[in-house]
Amino acid sequence: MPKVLVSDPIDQVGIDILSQVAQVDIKTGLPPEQLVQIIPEYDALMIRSGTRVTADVIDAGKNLKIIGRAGVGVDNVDVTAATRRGIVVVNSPEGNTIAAAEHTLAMMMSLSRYIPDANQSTKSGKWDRKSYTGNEVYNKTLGVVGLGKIGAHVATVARAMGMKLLAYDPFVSVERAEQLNCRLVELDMLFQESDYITLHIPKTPETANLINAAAIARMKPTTRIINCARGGIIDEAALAAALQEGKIAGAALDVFGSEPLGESPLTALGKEIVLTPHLGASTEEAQVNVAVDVAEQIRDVLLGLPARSAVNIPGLRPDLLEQLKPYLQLAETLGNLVGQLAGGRIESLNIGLQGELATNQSQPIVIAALKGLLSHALQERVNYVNASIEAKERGIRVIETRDASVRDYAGSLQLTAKGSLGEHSVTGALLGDNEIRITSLNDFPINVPPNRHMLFTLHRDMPGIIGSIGSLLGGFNVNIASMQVGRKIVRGDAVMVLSIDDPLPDNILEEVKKVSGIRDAYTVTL
Ligand SMILES: NC(=O)c1ccc[n+]([C@@H]2O[C@H](COP(=O)([O-])OP(=O)(O)OC[C@H]3O[C@@H](n4cnc5c(N)ncnc54)[C@H](O)[C@@H]3O)[C@@H](O)[C@H]2O)c1
Ligand SMILES: O=C(O)CC[C@@H](O)C(=O)O
Repeated sequence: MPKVLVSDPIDQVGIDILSQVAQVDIKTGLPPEQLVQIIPEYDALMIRSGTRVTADVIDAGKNLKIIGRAGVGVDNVDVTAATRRGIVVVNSPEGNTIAAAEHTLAMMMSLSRYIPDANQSTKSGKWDRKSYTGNEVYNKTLGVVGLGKIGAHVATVARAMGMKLLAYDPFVSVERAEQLNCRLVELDMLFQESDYITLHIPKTPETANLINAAAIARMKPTTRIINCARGGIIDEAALAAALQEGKIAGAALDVFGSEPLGESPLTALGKEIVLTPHLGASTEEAQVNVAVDVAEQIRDVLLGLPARSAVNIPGLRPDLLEQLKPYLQLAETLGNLVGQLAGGRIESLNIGLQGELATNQSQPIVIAALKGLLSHALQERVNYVNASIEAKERGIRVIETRDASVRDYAGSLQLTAKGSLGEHSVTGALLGDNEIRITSLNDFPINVPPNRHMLFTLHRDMPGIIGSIGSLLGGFNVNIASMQVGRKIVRGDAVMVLSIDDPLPDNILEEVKKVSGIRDAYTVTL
């Protein structure tokens, strides 16, 4: 039974799902050195934001197949190291959207009406009404930085509260922004015109310290900033100084450059700042959502099924993946075949997408072909996660060509591998029942299903050659399941494809190559 380590607090419903297929160990609050020590025994790791999955943890996780982040941000996981090792990293992109958006709105209102401080004051026995005169958000301008899932929900609710909306998101269309009643503007204008600025972007090299002293200098003295996205997007020292000097009116932060927050100039500030300990996703509903979402994906991957929200596998909706699955199988089979035919060091792989395949999203097909190409050499060490990286590291140039006019089959795929030992090309297609057919070899037409063990020859089309090969193999007790010849002209060059029941030993292959008329021969195990 596979073993799953749950190293952060996860809702029980997730543990129950994992327990259907695995032994689940819950060990939270582990120091990094202890995690490195115990990780080798686990097939999967499930975390929230508390566990840092460093390259050391990933290297030590010899059996790890999947890391599941019960939440959105995967910045506590070294995704590059995981990808290199072929470990799938999954998250829950939508499970806590509403929770994080509602926390943002709560922060905005708390800040505007000084609720946290007024609450504390009242609880201490005071009746201070003068110190807590706030502001309305109605008719004020909210600048949304990042109009993704959370940003969009915040914008929708803020609009219903009568706010005017500006948005900055270079990856969102004007139409989408208009749908949300947001005016897309440049960041500088958003800084200058907003009464409230809310951040809903990931932390990336581009967004680190996006809100710094220079950005704050562009804002109005009445501006209030809310960050329920990621720590490190705001320069906390610059923010504390700006608040102290009254350059802006307030800030509400749920996330920090370093968590837990510890000592910080922010904690010494008064009612102009509201701080929460990364509570954006902390609702019962969100915790159930993310636990179910991620536990189901871990369960599926442990059962050999695809994950629906892998962050390091090209994004494909599950329904599209289901649709493309037979073609992925075709690409993998042809990649494996052409890799073995080419042998040696592969320099380039040309992927020809024909017919309906030419109009499809090609990235998954390319990855499947590369996985197949490398699988003979790397066996199970290559998978959908790391196939592209492995190919790149081996200097394999990938060229894609498309020809929608080829209509022999609904869709067909031609792979041409060029390497140190020469160039080979195979084409394949799917029959009506999604059965794979190899439809050409080095441009010679054939029509054979792939078989576990196969023998391919390049030869001269002449009388007796089929008989000679048949007798030779029979003499060595090799059982032939099927045989087919492909040629373009009579008595010209030709190919022969034999499906055989067992792998062909090298000494017999050498005998095949000696048969009169045979130019070359190759064995393949698929
Ligand atoms: N506080 C919490 O507990 C909590 C909970 C959930 C999510 N989050 C964080 O909230 C953030 C947003 O999450 P989401 O689910 O809305 O993500 P999302 O991917 O749906 O949206 C992110 C948006 O940011 C935009 N973006 C990326 N780079 C940008 C840039 N340089 N400038 C402007 N826009 C940029 C993208 O185009 C996208 O529209 C993430 O950082 C996530 O980790 C925090
Ligand atoms: O696990 C949490 O509570 C935080 C989650 C949040 O930061 C996220 O990115 O989804």
